[in-house]
Amino acid sequence: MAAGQTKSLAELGLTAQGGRRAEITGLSVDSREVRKGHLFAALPGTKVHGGDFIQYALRMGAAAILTDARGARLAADELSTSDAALILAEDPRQTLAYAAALWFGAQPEVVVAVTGTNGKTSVANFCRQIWTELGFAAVNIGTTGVEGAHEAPLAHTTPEPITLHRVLADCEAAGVTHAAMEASSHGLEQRRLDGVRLVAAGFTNFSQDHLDYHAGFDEYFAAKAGLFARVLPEDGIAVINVDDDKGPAMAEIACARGQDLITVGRAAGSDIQLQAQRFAPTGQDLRFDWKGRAHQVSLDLIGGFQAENVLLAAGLAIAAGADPERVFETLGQMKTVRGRMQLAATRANGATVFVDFAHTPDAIATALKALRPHVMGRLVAVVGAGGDRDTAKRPLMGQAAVENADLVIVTDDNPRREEPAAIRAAVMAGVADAGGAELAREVGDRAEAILRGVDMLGPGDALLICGKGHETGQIVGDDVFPFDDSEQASVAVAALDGGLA
Ligand SMILES: CC(=O)N[C@H]1[C@@H](OP(=O)(O)OP(=O)(O)OC[C@H]2O[C@@H](n3ccc(=O)[nH]c3=O)[C@H](O)[C@@H]2O)O[C@H](CO)[C@@H](O)[C@@H]1O[C@H](C)C(=O)N[C@@H](C)C(=O)N[C@H](CCC(=O)O)C(=O)O
Ligand SMILES: Nc1ncnc2c1ncn2[C@@H]1O[C@H](COP(=O)(O)OP(=O)(O)OP(=O)(O)O)[C@@H](O)[C@H]1O
Ligand SMILES: N[C@H](CCC[C@H](N)C(=O)O)C(=O)O
Ligand SMILES: [Mg+2]
Repeated sequence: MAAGQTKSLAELGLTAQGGRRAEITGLSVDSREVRKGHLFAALPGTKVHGGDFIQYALRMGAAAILTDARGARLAADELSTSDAALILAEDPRQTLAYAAALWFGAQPEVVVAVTGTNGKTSVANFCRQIWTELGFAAVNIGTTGVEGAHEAPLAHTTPEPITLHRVLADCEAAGVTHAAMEASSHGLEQRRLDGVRLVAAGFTNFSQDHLDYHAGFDEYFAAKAGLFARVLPEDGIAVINVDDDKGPAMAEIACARGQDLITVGRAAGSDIQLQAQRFAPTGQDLRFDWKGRAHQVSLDLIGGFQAENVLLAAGLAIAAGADPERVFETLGQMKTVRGRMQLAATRANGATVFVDFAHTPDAIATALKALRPHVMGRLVAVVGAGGDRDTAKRPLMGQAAVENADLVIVTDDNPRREEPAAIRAAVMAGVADAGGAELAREVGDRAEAILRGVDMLGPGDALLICGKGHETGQIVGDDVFPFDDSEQASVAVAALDGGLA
């Protein structure tokens, strides 16, 4: 949509009360962003109802208001005396999503989405890598922004519809034909991607998360299931990890909609069936069947779960029309997602150093457990907890580290406005509670902690630096100092081994 253009309500698929017409100059969900001629979507929120801001939006020149019955009641007086068109919808977030799709118009020819508690960013990224290897102009859209044939930063994993459709239209204008996007549970619940034309959708797994937002487990599951129950059309293809406890339930929801299914997993009868996995120091070999035919691939990726992610991405690429055999040929080329079980450096003696974004007790345990089968010798962990964040997780992070690593170095990770020593003490307390005091030491300076960790590594050992992943700064007070775990790992190896990083 070029600047200065307008669209009628009918062109946006909207019908106003009393058949009122309006020429729309732009869309906004925040009254503070309303300009003359805008359609203001006054949405029910978690803190307030957007209806409270209709009066302000009208003063700013809004030509139309989209809201629900409650929003209209909140501004009944202002609306009755205004010339603006009023569009009433039962689900104004969904109506906004459809209108945003029509406002921006263009989307890449092939769009797939992936949901699940873990692995969304990884699967979307692998999907983009597969398409790129096959010669398509492709992007992934999510937590790490827009990456690939078109690049742009994003503030949210699944942006609200106006941003999302602007991004999809920009991608299309840049020649992108294939896009793989993350569908967060917030995004699904808030109908952010309801206007996206999906050809396929994937499900990774389901575990506890975001219960601060969703009312409970069932509601959290229902939000994720919305991808198949509502967003993916009936002629779309559902790609489901059936090894997860919730996989079969998700597959049933997809079948009930009449969607075709590609199942992925170790379970007998899966379309892509993982038969065997062998772990090496910096990767793994997989044997899997596609419709009963055996295939083998060597992945440069760490962690058993990465096999699930890669095979799910392969399933999505196949669902979106790629030739299965050509898709499988690309899998050996997959590069790790930045900061997620990323091989950062290798010592002269063969010992390896990995960087992972694990910054919760659960994530630290998962990451260390995933690394263990790749390591013949000792597993060393560098961990630290962030300042001005959940204090309850600190001892649990120390505990998770000492229970799953052989040696632990407790250091600083973005102390922000807190006293770094107090944060480290809380992590150390968890280490001691787990009975691992003699296995851990405290080194406040993160660069020194990494250097000491690398120095401990003998042949066959590995170090996992947890917490910062792709981050590029250490936040101390209000300052951000340049700091990159992966870079520091290389510096440490070079310092100790004489330039071999
Ligand atoms: C918790 C949550 O998801 N909130 C989203 C929600 O806002 P809300 O319901 O809290 O809004 P509210 O403050 O109650 O206000 C209600 C309405 O009044 C409007 N308003 C408010 C004030 C004002 O002066 N004028 C005005 O018009 C607001 O724009 C909103 O539309 O609706 C807004 C408009 O659609 C979203 O922008 C907002 O996302 C916020 C920015 C957010 O941070 N969301 C995060 C939690 C999120 O979505 N994260 C997921 C990933 C999670 C993960 O996997 O880790 C993501 O996809 O990024
Ligand atoms: N299939 C999986 N099963 C279990 N854990 C996984 C899986 N894939 C990734 N993880 C773990 O979850 C972490 C986050 O992975 P990723 O960024 O791909 O997930 P995400 O769903 O996009 O997460 P977020 O909601 O935080 O954006 C990884 O660092 C890894 O430790
Ligand atoms: N999105 C998370 C990331 C935390 C990463 C870790 N490095 C920390 O600072 O605690 C947060 O800001 O809480
Ligand atoms: Mg993500």
